[in-house]
Amino acid sequence: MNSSLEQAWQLAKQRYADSDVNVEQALALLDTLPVSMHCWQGDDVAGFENPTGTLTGGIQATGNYPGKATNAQQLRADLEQAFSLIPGPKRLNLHAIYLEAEQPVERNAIEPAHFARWVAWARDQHLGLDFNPTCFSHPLSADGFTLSHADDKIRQFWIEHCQASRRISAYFGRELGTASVMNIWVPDGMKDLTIDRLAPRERLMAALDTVLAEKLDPRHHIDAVESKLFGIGAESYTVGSAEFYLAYATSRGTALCMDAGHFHPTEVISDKISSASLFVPRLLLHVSRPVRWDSDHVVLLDDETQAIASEIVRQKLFNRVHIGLDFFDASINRIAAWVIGTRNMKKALLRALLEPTDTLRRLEQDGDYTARLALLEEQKSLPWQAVWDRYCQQHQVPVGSDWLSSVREYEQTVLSQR
Ligand SMILES: C[C@H](O)[C@H](O)[C@@H](O)C(=O)CO
Ligand SMILES: [Mn+2]
Repeated sequence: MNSSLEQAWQLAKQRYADSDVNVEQALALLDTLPVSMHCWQGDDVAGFENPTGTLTGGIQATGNYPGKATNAQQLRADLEQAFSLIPGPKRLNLHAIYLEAEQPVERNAIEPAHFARWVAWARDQHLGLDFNPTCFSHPLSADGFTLSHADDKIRQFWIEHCQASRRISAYFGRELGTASVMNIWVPDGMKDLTIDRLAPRERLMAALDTVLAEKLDPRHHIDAVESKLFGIGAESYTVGSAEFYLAYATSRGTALCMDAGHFHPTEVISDKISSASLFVPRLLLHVSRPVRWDSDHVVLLDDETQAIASEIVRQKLFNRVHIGLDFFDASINRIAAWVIGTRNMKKALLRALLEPTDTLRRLEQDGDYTARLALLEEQKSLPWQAVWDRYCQQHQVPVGSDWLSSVREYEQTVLSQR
């Protein structure tokens, strides 16, 4: 072992022990917290159903960095490359458009067989899979409505797509021995002043009830629903708003998905976790970084990422919060984007686990807010990085920025040939 890293680790261990923090316990706990990496960062949310089609639904991947994956083999190879640079447990979050089929398959006819290769690969990689129906980038979503569509036939099509998706999700869970979290996000909304804001919500509620009617084993499948504030082309009205889904998830007992980019710019999901956790059984987080809008920039180790991780740890929500990522930056190396964002999420979790939370809680209860603030600030400069480096070494992934040379080499040997 590199002796300077070893020395740094020993010193860090002692520094944290001085504040009653056991770094080994923190690392062991970090090893139980998987982060679900989203497949769609690898190809700008194109998928394999119609890879040259347009991305619709009010979301956008901007940039044209060369070398994006154009088929499932390439995407899996890119994912393997990214996974090899990220320490600790990971999952993969798939969208329905990432199916593999010889012939075109309508979305309401997708089956587990179309994802069999993903499952075989995931088993091989020791990964759990999560899933999403894809209710966008399709002719029947072109007018901005899917599950809340006023046309019964179109609405039924999307209901069937979501029903089929749930069976695929349950298949993932059954095959891989770990429940798949299936998140329903629909882009439904209106660009301009909307007179009837109620009817689409009534239809969405009824459609979701139909989708969820089939009982599936919770050991294999978990339903989640994701709210949003607005999308491009749906600036004035979003059917599946925050209030709609908080109430829906509460009343139906589904997981609630909160995306960091789906709220007003000064709202933060870190502050919503505790409230929501009182009413819904589970939370799914889409950790993302909105820059002025839901821009889906790569996750940083910034205050909000830290606050999200700290909430999970401080409230001990380990078994009730599913940590997913949701960003798609096409302006930089896509594998680097995955690595930066996922390592940052894990660094934030580690820093949260290294916090002397009991001490801070006691100070707060005693009304000693001066000491609370002083300690919080001081621990920002404790040697957490030495603990992170140790974690990377334990998992045989590069320490520090060494991972970048591996990405560069892959770029030269693989991505540049595409
Ligand atoms: C591709 C995802 O389903 C999508 O990003 C969704 O989760 C979302 O956040 C839409 O803004
Ligand atoms: Mn999202």
